[in-house]
Amino acid sequence: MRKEGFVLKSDISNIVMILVRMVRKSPVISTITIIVPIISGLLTFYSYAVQVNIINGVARGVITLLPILWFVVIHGVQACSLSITNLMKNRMNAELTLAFQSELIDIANRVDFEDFDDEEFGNKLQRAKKVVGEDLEGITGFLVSSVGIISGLLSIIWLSATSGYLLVTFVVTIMIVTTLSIRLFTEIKVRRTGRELTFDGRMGDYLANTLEDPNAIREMRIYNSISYFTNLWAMIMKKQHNKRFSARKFEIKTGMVVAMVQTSAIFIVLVYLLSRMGESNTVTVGTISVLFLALLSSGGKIMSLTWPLSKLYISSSKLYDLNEVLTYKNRDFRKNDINNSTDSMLPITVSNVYFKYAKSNKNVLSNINMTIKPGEKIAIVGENGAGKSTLIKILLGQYRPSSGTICWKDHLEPHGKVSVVFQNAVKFELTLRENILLGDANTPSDDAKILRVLEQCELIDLLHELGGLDVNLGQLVVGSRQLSGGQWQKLAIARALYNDAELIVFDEPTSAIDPNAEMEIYTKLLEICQDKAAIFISHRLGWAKNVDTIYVMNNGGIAEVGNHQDLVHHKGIYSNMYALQSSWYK
Ligand SMILES: Nc1ncnc2c1ncn2[C@@H]1O[C@H](COP(=O)(O)OP(=O)(O)OP(=O)(O)O)[C@@H](O)[C@H]1O
Repeated sequence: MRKEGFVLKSDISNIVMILVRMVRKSPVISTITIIVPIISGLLTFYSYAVQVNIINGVARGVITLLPILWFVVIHGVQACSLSITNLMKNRMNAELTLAFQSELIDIANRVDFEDFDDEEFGNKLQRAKKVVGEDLEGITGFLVSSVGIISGLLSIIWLSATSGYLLVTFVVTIMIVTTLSIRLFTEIKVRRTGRELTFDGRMGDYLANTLEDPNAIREMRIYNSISYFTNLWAMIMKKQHNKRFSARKFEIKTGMVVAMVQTSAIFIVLVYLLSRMGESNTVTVGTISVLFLALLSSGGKIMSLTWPLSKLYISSSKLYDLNEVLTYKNRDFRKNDINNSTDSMLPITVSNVYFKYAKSNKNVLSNINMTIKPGEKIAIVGENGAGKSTLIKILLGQYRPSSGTICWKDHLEPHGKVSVVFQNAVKFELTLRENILLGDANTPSDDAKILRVLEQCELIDLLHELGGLDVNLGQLVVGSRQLSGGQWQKLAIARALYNDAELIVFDEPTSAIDPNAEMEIYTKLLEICQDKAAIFISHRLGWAKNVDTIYVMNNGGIAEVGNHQDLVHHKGIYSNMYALQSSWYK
């Protein structure tokens, strides 16, 4: 985890790394977007040079058109380059956002599941997505403005160098660098007390959001706790306001120092050049007056540079997460050919498997031995936390055993066609058709098959009610139709059945379905899965009578194996659980 506080070097390296990535992703547009403002800024020098020429001419009483023409042309070019930069910046932002977002999606899809269990990775991914979605545009904007203004300031140093005196160049350079550094330092200090970076800031945002959340308001009204929250929020806001106020006071004080440095430097340069006037061709009325005006305008330029630079610097801490997540791309991810190949995966043989989650210090699975044969119907039962879902993840190759082996037929890598109905069915806010098709998204839509699985899952009435397969489900789009928890779950089962898998896993697939329909669905599922292997996980045992093999899990191990009859006679954990559940219905 990155320490709070700011390490200038690493913050700058974050910006540089992102800059390199930007140029790699969109080489032409990024280069144009950055080079054009630099050239435009440096053209300011030529604008100064022609102004010197014009003023010297006026002083001599000679007015020539050419320098005036040049002056107009340079201004025209600078105005055009501003428009080009804006256009290119928009294009670059659109391209970069798409490219970075696609890269993040790709990484999230390829990382090993162990990474998902790592809270730090999850948080980093969230923050990286937020940077790309919300902050990247601002960051590129700050970058482009900064390079433009910096090259404008370089033009002033360049102009001072034309006076031919090293001292003048030196004083001007020092003035620009010191005033910029002081202003930047102050601006960063003020921003650091800002909302986005402090605990109080985040807490204030959280409390303000909670006070607007209808669910939270509902609960707070019941407990009469709104004033507790409002007071807490007001206290934090006041504390933040005070902090910001004292930072602003500091800013005003340093502002005065900056003004003194600036004025002294301009005074020194002016007096020095006036004392040298006429000594050489380079120190003329034109040079002195243009340099004087340029130095006066440098204050404004520095002020306008501190804003994007300080924003860029503060944002660079956000770029850290993006850079970190993007490095995952170069990792060697584990191979998993589940639903990528049609080779048979059965039997699956599990031998002496132990498993421990990265963040836990004890084995969640211990000494697991089992075989899943083609066509076999298996039930895995056991109390909460016994390890049932973890065992399924291991069987699907989502996690690798800490020790022991799993063979998918004769391969050590997972492969073959599998369907899974997870405990919490995913609610895809797409059409009814797409919700089914996603079970086998890489083959063309087969309406007859869709209707068959809808029928098998008792969703035909819903189809008739909706009036077609192309109605959107959920509540995202106007005209879409929300489903009940049980209907979503049935849809997840229909999706699983749409895939012609040789193994179907049902992990508590009916928790939201009413008991009458549940029994019917289980009976139907056993019927539908006749020619497939199926693994059922459920806390309810009534239906387990009909499977071939029941595995009873306890504390991560397999405590009992057998069919219903065997286990009831065995008078162990299963028989107790069964007796207990049967007693509910007596
Ligand atoms: N990602 C994880 N990281 C660390 N521990 C985990 C993780 N997921 C689950 N566990 C722990 O592993 C153990 C087994 O969890 P698992 O989800 O496999 O149990 P289960 O038998 O499916 O439970 P339930 O019936 O409640 O769904 C539990 O103690 C759980 O807290």
